[in-house]
Amino acid sequence: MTELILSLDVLDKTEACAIAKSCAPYIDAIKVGYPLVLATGLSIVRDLADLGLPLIADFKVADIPNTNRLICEAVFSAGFDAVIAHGFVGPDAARTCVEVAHSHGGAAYIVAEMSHPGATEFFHGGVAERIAELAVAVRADGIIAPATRPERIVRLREIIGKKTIYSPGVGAQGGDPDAVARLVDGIIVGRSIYAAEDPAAEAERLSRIRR
Ligand SMILES: O=C1C[C@H](C(=O)O)N([C@@H]2O[C@H](COP(=O)(O)O)[C@@H](O)[C@H]2O)C(=O)N1
Repeated sequence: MTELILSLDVLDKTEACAIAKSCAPYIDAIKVGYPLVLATGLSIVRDLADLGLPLIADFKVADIPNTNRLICEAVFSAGFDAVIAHGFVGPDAARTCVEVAHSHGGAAYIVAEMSHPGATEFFHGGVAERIAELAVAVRADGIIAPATRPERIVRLREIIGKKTIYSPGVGAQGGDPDAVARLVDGIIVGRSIYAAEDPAAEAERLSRIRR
């Protein structure tokens, strides 16, 4: 079954918790990134933990190995279950995120190709494929791949095999959940849910698309 991951890029703590609670019956995980954490602090993890859903820290970790280690230790100590890191920083730095995640019983996902238009500038020409190969080499749990380019998901799947693919870009960025759901292990959806008139109804509708 394709997971539905709510990207909770909401800046108000009360609103974020209310949306997460209302959507909880229909989603499989919550992705928390800099917008919410910078607005509320890491304590938001405790507020969301009550929902009993996996929490993914989308901090696009991309520093030297030691700094990556420090960041990921803080992520998992705060109560997150997974982290999203960049792979362009090289195998030593990316491997650090994976090792810390696994030492906490968590998961690490590597951004292989991003979903926005400008991503083609640097992720194409074999770069995303190299990052996907790196993700396999460092034993990451999976990759992030663009719902806006299903053909790229197909190509990256050839490299990572059965590892997890989580795919953002559905809805607001133009990605079609129907076209992508059968290619990936989870779709990441933000504005189409949290900015909807009725977020829970949109989450419920999207949850029925899953394969
Ligand atoms: O390539 C990527 C990487 C990154 C990610 O998921 O790691 N995201 C994130 O996924 C969410 C999509 O939100 P919305 O567009 O549904 O409102 C946002 O939090 C983005 O930062 C992408 O959108 N594309």
